[in-house]
Amino acid sequence: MRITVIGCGYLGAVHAACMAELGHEVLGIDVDAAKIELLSAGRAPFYEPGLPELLTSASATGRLSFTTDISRAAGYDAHFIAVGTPQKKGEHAADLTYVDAAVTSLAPHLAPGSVVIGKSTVPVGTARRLAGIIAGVQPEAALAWNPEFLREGFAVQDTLRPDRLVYGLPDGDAADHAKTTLDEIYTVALGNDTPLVVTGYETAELVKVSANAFLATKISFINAIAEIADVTGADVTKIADAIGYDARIGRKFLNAGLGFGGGCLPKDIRAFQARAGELGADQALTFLREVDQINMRRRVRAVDLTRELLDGSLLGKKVAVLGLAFKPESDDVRDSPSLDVASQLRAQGARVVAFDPQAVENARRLHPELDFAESAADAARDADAVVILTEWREFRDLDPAEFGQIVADKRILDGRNCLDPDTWRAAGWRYRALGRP
Ligand SMILES: NC(=O)c1ccc[n+]([C@@H]2O[C@H](COP(=O)([O-])OP(=O)(O)OC[C@H]3O[C@@H](n4cnc5c(N)ncnc54)[C@H](O)[C@@H]3O)[C@@H](O)[C@H]2O)c1
Ligand SMILES: O=c1ccn([C@@H]2O[C@H](COP(=O)(O)OP(=O)(O)O[C@H]3O[C@H](CO)[C@@H](O)[C@H](O)[C@H]3O)[C@@H](O)[C@H]2O)c(=O)[nH]1
Repeated sequence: MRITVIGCGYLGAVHAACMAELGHEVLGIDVDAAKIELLSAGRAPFYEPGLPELLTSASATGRLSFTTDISRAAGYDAHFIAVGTPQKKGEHAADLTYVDAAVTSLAPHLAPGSVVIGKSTVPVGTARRLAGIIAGVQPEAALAWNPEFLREGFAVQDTLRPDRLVYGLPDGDAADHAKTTLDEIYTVALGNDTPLVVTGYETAELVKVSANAFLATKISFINAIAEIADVTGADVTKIADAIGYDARIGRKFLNAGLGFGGGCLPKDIRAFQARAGELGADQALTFLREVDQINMRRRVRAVDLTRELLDGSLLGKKVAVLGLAFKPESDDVRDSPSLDVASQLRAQGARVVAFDPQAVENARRLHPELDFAESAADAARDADAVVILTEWREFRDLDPAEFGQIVADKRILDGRNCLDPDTWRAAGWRYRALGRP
């Protein structure tokens, strides 16, 4: 199948490379010339494990190319829309400018019988509206909505081995053609054992935002319990383990700490509430406001705990921040709780020196006022306190005895409950965590 992927960011670049890996002929299209230049040279414009290898192998087969020229989409069979849908400035709603621009610029180049496949996360009702735009220009092209569930850091494996596929199909005769096209893209290559949910546009759009709302709620649930653990001397990690053994609950996504961030969960739960409001159903999702507030309180708590750890004052204290990305195995700092805490610590008078294995450049662009180090040891040299904000493996593996030689004072805040408190305390560290005694 000949496929274009419009929007080559964290989602689209991986999708394009994986589709080429599955044997399709793929053209990636983006308005960002610098990104396209890198991708054309077989280089990943961001950190994603496995992507560089795929780009190299796909480029060698000649099945994967990139362009900024949307007119080159003419003649392709299927077009994935993978552009951004960020939060609107000063509002909770999603900004659909990029999706609208992508579809509008693509429409004149659509061949009869081609299928446009939405992947971006959009408010319910968007697909039906976009189908109208396409029908007005090329009535013989169809639109399907095929939401994406990949996680950054595991994006390649999640794309090549998805938990499930969701096809949101158009009404009427176009549905069969759209389904056949999606089947040719996925099931022929992936096999038939991937669970498939075939449905209409609205259900498909809602599957995506419901999944993210559920994940965000699960994290905020355990973080709310962490607040209670903090005032009772209980240990939230043991609570999570114990309730997680119940198969109906499950241990995944019960890691209490600094809370969720990134380019998806925060903006998606906000956009979902905004859309519910527009639909006159705002009461249905008021709990998501609470989920958001619990989440944002974690950042304040982390700053407060660091201050406590430093005997009540951050002023002039050197704080080594370990971790800036919103999660490990990513360089993404969009709505990163870690970067937010780092900048709040500095704003409150601490001398922050931060390190992250992959996210320093992105963090520097957003917060040039912070000082950055070349390694964890560099950041920690003569520090009055160390705060771990993103649980990269290299931080989890730190040797407390060795690390204790570098710092001025052995005080550590484990913002992700990723260290063994007993080992660190035994090595003479004053250890604090969120939701742990
Ligand atoms: N990042 C993820 O893990 C992930 C997972 C599932 C779904 N999503 C959803 O996928 C969408 C994209 O997210 P992302 O993280 O890849 O964003 P991103 O910002 O990394 O990438 C978006 C890309 O679209 C490009 N773009 C903007 N307007 C364009 C246009 N008119 N034509 C061509 N390209 C255009 C941008 O230059 C950018 O490279 C969002 O809706 C997001 O919610 C993301
Ligand atoms: O127990 C947990 C699990 C995660 N997090 C945090 O939650 C955020 C999101 O993590 P994760 O979901 O792994 O990352 P994303 O790559 O943002 O993926 C989410 O958002 C994507 C974009 O919509 C979806 O495709 C994925 O299915 C969905 O998991 C990160 O800040 C994590 O640190 C926790 O605090 N505790």
